[in-house]
Amino acid sequence: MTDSPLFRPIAARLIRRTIVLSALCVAVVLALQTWLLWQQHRQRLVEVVETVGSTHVPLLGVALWDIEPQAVQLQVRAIASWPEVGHVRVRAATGQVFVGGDASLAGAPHSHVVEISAPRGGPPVGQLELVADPAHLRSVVGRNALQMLMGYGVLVTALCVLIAVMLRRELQTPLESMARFAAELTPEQLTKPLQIERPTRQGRVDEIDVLADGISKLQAGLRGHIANLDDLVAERTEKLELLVEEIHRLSMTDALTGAYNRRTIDDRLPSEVERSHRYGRDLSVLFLDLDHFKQINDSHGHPVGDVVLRHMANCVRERLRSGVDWIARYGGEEFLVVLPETPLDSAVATAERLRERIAAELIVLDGGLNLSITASFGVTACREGDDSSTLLARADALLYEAKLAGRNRVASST
Ligand SMILES: Nc1nc2c(ncn2[C@@H]2O[C@H](COP(=O)(O)OP(=O)(O)OP(=O)(O)O)[C@@H](O)[C@H]2O)c(=O)[nH]1
Repeated sequence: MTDSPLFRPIAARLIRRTIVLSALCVAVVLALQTWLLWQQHRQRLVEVVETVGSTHVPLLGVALWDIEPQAVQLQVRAIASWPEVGHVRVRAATGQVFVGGDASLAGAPHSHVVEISAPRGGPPVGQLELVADPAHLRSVVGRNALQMLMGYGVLVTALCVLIAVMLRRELQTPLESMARFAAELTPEQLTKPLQIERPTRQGRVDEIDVLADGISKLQAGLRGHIANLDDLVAERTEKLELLVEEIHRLSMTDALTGAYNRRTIDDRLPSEVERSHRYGRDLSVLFLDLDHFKQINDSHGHPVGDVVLRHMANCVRERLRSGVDWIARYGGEEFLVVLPETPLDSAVATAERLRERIAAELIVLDGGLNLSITASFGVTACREGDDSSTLLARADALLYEAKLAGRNRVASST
């Protein structure tokens, strides 16, 4: 058994991808902007530190010239109080050193050094070394980056929500309806209309409308096709039933005379005998055989013999009770007539009537030739203990008797 593949709606996937891509874009833009901000503020920090240094240098010059360590220290503290300044060191020409700010930044590689001149242009009285505060830089850049992150975050979140709502409304809901409809559609439900919830679009169509329209047309086409198929099947079935009926009729009928054939005798006679025994009903049979038929064949040819056989079968059939009696060709020029509900005397009377009729009717052949024929009959009735073979054997023996007695006659016995 194979697991069915995991179902992942397209719209949900698009929404997820939009969110991931937006987050990536925000991260890249934010990183770039933070880097630019870092460069800008670092440059600005250096400038601020230089400005601060040069502002305090004249005052430091006076304090060092007057050898007033407290005033120097005061200036150092004032310089160190600037947020941009990390560390301050003043080295007096006398060798005295004054420090302020973060001592861990002392000796940093990018320090800014300014010579401190004596008041009124005397020789240098010391050196001022300033180091920018990297923590200040980090905090300023960090604050700005955080603000940008929040701004972008709000913007991107709002955009993602809007896109998600639109994708859900425009894509996910109609596609889900169509997918559910297609999955649940069975041949019996072909008339079920496809209903999709969609916002009104004032006469404009898109791929989903085209698809839905295609499905509706396909349904209509299939319905028409199935209806045609039903008609076609009904028509073919009718033809087939007629053909089967015809085949059945042919399988039961003798092709030359139209009488039933030997096979039908084997099929029907046992049940006629059985019915006669079970319900105590009369049943008679008569065997008839054309007299001197060989002579007709020999004198006029087989085709004429065939005409005579057909003539005789028709002559007998026309005089039987329709739907009750039946005639079958037993073989050659010998026929069996079955007379249900008929006692022997009535069967003998029927046989006599038939014999007279056959003998009386002239067969008109092509070329003006007229033929008269006679037939001999063996008639018997079904009696207790009979089956179809004993009944036929008795009728056949009686027919033989009729032939022996001179032909064109009826021999009978119970
Ligand atoms: N034309 C034609 N002849 C057939 C057919 N079936 C059998 N026959 C012929 O029927 C003839 C039967 O001859 P016989 O058995 O001697 O019988 P008969 O000449 O009628 O003589 P009796 O029955 O003794 O009066 C044969 O010549 C067969 O060839 C058939 O379908 N068509």
